[in-house]
Amino acid sequence: MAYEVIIPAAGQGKRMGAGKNKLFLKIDGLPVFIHTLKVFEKDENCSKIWLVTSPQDKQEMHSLIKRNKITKIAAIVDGGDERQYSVYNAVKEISKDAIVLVHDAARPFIDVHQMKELTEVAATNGAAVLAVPIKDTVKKVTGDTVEETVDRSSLWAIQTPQAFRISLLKEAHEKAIREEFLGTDDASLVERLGHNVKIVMGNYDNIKLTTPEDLYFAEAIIQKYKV
Ligand SMILES: Nc1ccn([C@@H]2O[C@H](COP(=O)(O)OP(=O)(O)OP(=O)(O)O)[C@@H](O)[C@H]2O)c(=O)n1
Ligand SMILES: C[C@](O)(CO)[C@H](O)COP(=O)(O)O
Repeated sequence: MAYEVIIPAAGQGKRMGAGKNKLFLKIDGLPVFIHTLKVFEKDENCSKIWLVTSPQDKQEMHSLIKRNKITKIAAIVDGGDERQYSVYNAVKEISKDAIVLVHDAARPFIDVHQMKELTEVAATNGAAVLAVPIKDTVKKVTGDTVEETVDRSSLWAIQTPQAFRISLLKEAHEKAIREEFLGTDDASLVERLGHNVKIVMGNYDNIKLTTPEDLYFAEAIIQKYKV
């Protein structure tokens, strides 16, 4: 099923501590965000890529896109102070009724084969997210003291891509803005509409590069996918 994808890439990478946007760090010789873009460039079901960047990163990202022959970029959109606002700046640009994926540029190890089920579930249900069951025990903590251990049988680690009918995603973002709600993912905005969000099983390789340790994992994962 055809889809368009919004790639938020306008963060600063503060937790990575690299002194620059972590998306420019190289894995196996290529910048992180180029690895991510290449997945969608190769996917014949992806019709357009909407890349969201910060003003300071725009020119460098544009030249790297050209050098790596990424041709599906519909527009490079200005980011906002929060991930949610960055995504919305791209949502506003999408007019026709489409299935839209939102995928973090910081998650380069997305398996293209997972897009098919994700987009089909979103087309039927309106919203779907990739997720994996958590593996650790989770506890609620106040200060340095455990308050309670949470039953983990119903806890999932939510990933991206997250897939939506664009009309639903637009409605959800606009409600969040009106009510000054800030969520950490797009699905939480759709949930606030009272709309069900379906889970599609992801995989544990689909990590978000966030802190320095993630770079070690990334080097290992890239070896797994090298043909
Ligand atoms: N204002 C923002 C913040 C984040 N992002 C993007 O959203 C994705 C997930 O965000 P995160 O991993 O938190 O990236 P950063 O915000 O850069 O990281 P940090 O919080 O450590 O600064 C990343 O691809 C990031 O570039 C964005 O487009 N606009
Ligand atoms: C959207 C997300 O990747 C789902 O797990 C996550 O919420 C992004 O969080 P971040 O703090 O903006 O990286």
